[in-house]
Amino acid sequence: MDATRSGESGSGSMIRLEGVGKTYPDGTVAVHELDLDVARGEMVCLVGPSGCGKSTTLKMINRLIEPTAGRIWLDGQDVTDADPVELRRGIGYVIQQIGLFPHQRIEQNVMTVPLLYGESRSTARERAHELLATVGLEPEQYARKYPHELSGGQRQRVGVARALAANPPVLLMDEPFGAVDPIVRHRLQDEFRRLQAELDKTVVLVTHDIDEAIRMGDRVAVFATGGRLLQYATPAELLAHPADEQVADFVGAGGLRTLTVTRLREEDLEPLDGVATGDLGAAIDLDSSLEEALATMLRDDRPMVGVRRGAQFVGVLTPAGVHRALRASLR
Ligand SMILES: Nc1ncnc2c1ncn2[C@@H]1O[C@H](COP(=O)(O)OP(=O)(O)OP(=O)(O)O)[C@@H](O)[C@H]1O
Repeated sequence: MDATRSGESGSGSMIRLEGVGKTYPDGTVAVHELDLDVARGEMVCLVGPSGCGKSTTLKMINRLIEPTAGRIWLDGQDVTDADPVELRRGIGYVIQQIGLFPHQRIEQNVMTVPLLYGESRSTARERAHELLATVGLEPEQYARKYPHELSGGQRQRVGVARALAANPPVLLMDEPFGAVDPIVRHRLQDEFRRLQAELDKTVVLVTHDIDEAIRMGDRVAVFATGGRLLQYATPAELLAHPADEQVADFVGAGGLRTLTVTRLREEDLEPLDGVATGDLGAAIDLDSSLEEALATMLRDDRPMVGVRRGAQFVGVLTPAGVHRALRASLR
């Protein structure tokens, strides 16, 4: 690798796009002069209306599509210098139509990648079972099944397991939870978020669903038609300070979504003294979101909720506390 070039790419970035553009031969500008950096271990969501160039951007990172302008760096290396096949081995790729081989058992589908790497069948099988367990599919129950015997959500999990099989540092995901119903989708989002933190992957995820982007992303890139980047910020910044009207319209600024990104703070709580324990339902953790806090109050049909840090109660959250936390978050 050329040292000067890697120096230019910025040491904290795992992925960096500089002035990247894609104009298709028919003249369609899918992506326009895009600058974007993704830090190591970060999860970035690309979001925007249909046709705004999200998938094109993703596919330029693993060179399924060649950019017509600009440069893309992956871990300090200019990807246009890389052999595309080698490059893709270091990048997991999950798509909505996961394309499992229908006539192969689930374990075989996941084993394909380790086998490609020359692992023995027994090691590859062991690894496949490990990965299935990681994504919440009990190997004893699922490994020997065929794709058509699984639900849509379970097939998506297999897709994630397969993308993780080569243990790539980077995962690209294109509408990975798009094909499943809203409840399963929600659960997969939460589980994947946890998994990502645990496995320390750098993830770029494409979605047209702003709620998904806000729930999942450390940072969110909002695109407009014509592949223009409108704003690149944390979910909280995006909601509190949308860059312009277009972003505000798209994210529904200041609205209920703020509940998802606002974490409880100790100063929002009331002391526990004087509260009848009968008034409290299940307690929640101090790092819960306001959304979780309100959901617990509604579920338990109580006007307040106890909050704990570890095993220790630290106070009580009331609607006034929710209001305070929201105001602080939107400031
Ligand atoms: N091979 C191609 N030739 C010409 N135009 C193309 C080609 N592929 C995509 N486009 C156009 O480029 C633009 C961006 O497409 P892209 O698939 O990146 O959008 P997207 O934001 O991922 O959309 P969606 O959410 O609908 O998947 C669109 O206008 C699309 O019609």
